[in-house]
Amino acid sequence: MGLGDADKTSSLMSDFLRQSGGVAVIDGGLATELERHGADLNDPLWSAKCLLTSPHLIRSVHLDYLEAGADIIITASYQATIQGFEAKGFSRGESEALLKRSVEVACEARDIYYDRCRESSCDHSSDGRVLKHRPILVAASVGSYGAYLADGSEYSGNYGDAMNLEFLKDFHRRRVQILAESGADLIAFETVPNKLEAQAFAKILEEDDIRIPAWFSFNSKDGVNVVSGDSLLECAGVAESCKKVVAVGINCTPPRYIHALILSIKKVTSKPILIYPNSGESYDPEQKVWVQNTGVSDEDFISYVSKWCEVGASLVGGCCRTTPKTIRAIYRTFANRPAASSLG
Ligand code: MET
Ligand SMILES: [Zn+2]
Repeated sequence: MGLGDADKTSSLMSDFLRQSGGVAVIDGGLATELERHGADLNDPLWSAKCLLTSPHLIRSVHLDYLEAGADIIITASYQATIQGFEAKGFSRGESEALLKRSVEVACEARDIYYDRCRESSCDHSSDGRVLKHRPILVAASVGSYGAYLADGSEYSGNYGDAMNLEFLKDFHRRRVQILAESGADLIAFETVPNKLEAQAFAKILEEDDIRIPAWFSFNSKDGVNVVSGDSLLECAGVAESCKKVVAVGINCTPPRYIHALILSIKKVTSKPILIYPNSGESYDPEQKVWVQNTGVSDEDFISYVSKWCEVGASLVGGCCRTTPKTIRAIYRTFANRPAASSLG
């Protein structure tokens, strides 16, 4: 007695949000957390390098985020591309298996987490871990073409004048198809830097019979437009007109810009709005390091969260340089909300 695929796809996020009490917690930075645990990600594959060297570490970081209260975990496929794996000498088949592995590792973490919830007698352990049985989504990350280039263009959105829609569609198509058939609940198109790439993602979703829904998440460095300078209203408009897109928002952007960006997105969409800012530190693409003095503390980050929800965000988490500590604090903010606590 199931709904058709299309119905299930379009209602996935609204059903999930209803079950989660109207708001849900997204996880925090994956790559930066892997690095904090000693992984060396100075590689064109970035966090996806751990799929080769240390999948157990990825699984354990996913678990840390679930135990911090995340309702959605995002896979380690942000910078995992078939082209990137092939450049390392892997065959096409091996590259596709590695992509699938990113989703499997996240699903394994969710299974282990559910076992821990079952074994636990209460929702919160004495050491503060959240062990509350609840719906958890696995979002398969797809980073931009600029993330594959690993030259900082995911923060400039500038792919040069010769770039076109067909190129981007061809670049991403197979990867999206593989991730969509890997057991993930949705695709997270993250850190989308320009309108052309948003259009390419929307076309792939529509033309290629992708059977799971997606979210589109843009990044901004001025609180007005997306990083390329393209209009956020137009970019969010592309997401709005694609039926398979079930949420739209902003990630990897300093917290101070988020309020205004939510207000803009709200003008063009009725879909749920998601927000997972970075810590506010800026990234130096040449040195490949984060410049610390520009960031905000976890306390400051959290002080924004209720305001973001008041103006329309319903999914909140963290991106680069945020940690399970940040996510635990977001979880607590939500737990204190009357609306969330009164739902069974
Ligand atoms: N999901 C990715 C991560 O946390 C997003 C990176 S944004 C540059 O590693
Ligand atoms: Zn980020």
